[in-house]
Amino acid sequence: MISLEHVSKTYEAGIPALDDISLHIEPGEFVFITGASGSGKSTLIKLMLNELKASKGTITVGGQNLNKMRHRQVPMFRRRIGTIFQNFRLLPDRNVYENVAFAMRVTESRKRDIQRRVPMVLTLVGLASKYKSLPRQLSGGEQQRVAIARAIVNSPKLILADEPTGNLDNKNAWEVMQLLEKINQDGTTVVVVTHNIEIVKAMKKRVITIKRGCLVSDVEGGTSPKHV
Ligand SMILES: Nc1ncnc2c1ncn2[C@@H]1O[C@H](COP(=O)(O)OP(=O)(O)OP(=O)(O)O)[C@@H](O)[C@H]1O
Repeated sequence: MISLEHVSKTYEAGIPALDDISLHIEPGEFVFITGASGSGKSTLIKLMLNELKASKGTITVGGQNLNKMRHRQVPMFRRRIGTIFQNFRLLPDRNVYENVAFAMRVTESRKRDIQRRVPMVLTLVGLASKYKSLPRQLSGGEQQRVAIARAIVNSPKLILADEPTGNLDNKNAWEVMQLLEKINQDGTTVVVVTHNIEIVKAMKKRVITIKRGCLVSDVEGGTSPKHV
């Protein structure tokens, strides 16, 4: 699903934010990427989304070589990935239903499909009864669940989440993780960047650790080292 071969990223004339990273994520995996602040986690996610170009190396996502992707192919590529961010990024003046439906409208889904699919995903995230609420009328945990509904509504094969629990208390953080685990069990590849070591340990998934731009460990299910 995702493959990085000797990838480095240097922002203008600085030390590399990422230095010679090679990693492979198979379809259907659930992977945490963790590391201290400034270690390069967000840079890694941005490279995978083709928001940034690698300074060196090759990145392949869903069979597409990002180095070779043309500018006009990028929006379509991004729409096929579900993204979740720390600050939810919902449309403030649209209600819950509209926030999720919007993601289907931009992919030119048929009205009938939108009307069928949006209530389905809102039910999955436990927000069917709040479909008319505006984001500001929801708790942080609920807003993040709307963002998750929006991320999965087009049935992506890959979800990239950058600190999805960063603004949430412990209870809501767990709810979000359990939803992501369920989405993964239904077959979607899930990559989660997080600081939250407690959650990482408890989930017992593969954990990739970045330190000062280098991949320092890659551990399967919280046990035996892999790839490194
Ligand atoms: N746009 C930029 N221009 C220059 N340097 C940058 C830029 N973005 C990030 N960096 C630098 O690259 C390094 C990695 O940053 P990155 O945001 O990827 O880290 P992170 O692990 O996601 O941190 P955090 O957990 O605090 O979000 C840091 O040294 C940061 O200062």
